[in-house]
Amino acid sequence: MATEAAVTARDVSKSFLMGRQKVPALKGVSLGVAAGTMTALIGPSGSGKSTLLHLIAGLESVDSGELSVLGRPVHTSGQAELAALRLREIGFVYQDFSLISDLTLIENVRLPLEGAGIARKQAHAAAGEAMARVGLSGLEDRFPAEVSGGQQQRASIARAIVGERKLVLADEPTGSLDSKTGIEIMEILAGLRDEGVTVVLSTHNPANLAYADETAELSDGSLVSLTERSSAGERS
Ligand SMILES: Nc1ncnc2c1ncn2[C@@H]1O[C@H](COP(=O)(O)OP(=O)(O)OP(=O)(O)O)[C@@H](O)[C@H]1O
Repeated sequence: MATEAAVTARDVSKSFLMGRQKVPALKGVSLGVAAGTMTALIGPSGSGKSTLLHLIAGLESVDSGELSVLGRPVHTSGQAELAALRLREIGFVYQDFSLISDLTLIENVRLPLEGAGIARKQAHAAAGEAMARVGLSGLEDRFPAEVSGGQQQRASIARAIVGERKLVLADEPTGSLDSKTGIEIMEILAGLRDEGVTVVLSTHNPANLAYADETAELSDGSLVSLTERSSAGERS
């Protein structure tokens, strides 16, 4: 297994202001994610899973502590640097797929590359490759409403990996899917992990943990346990 760190959090804290009240979302979380592994974040609703994913993605800024993502110290990075990292190197998968309804699947998948200034023809070819990797060849010109929820989530994963992104963050990627389709999505994420992509996901579904190399449990903003699963590579 690769030992290089894709994510290193040291004593990371984050609060949100609710009116005048400060709500702590993460309290001194320290966590390492090795490159090419899958880590599952678990814990009750409100325990801080989404907040941690948003900090890693650079969608929110760290209040205190150190957070390094793909070798960059994001706790000291400016907005422009974070936006560039997000656009070029990190993919985000949402529970509700978050595809643009009036764009075709391939147009959705190539969006991050176009946003990064890559020419449309090249972006289109890379998007086709990403769609093939998640089993969507032949559905490039369908609109999101013309495919199943599982296929929409595959397209969302293709958008997250397009252009050879090495870090995929997924916030409850199977939360809107039936259990069979959820398993298909976890198989795809595990397959990407086996190809060297680092995956960090949040989940409420215990069945998903069988695919993870490591499970990090949050409770009330604190990391309360870290479980390594040596059997992650031995699924049938
Ligand atoms: N933008 C925000 N503004 C105010 N409070 C927030 C914001 N985002 C998160 N919080 C608060 O931070 C805490 C952690 O929330 P977070 O969404 O990270 O939990 P979660 O574990 O992902 O929950 P769920 O499983 O329901 O998605 C909660 O108390 C939540 O209300």
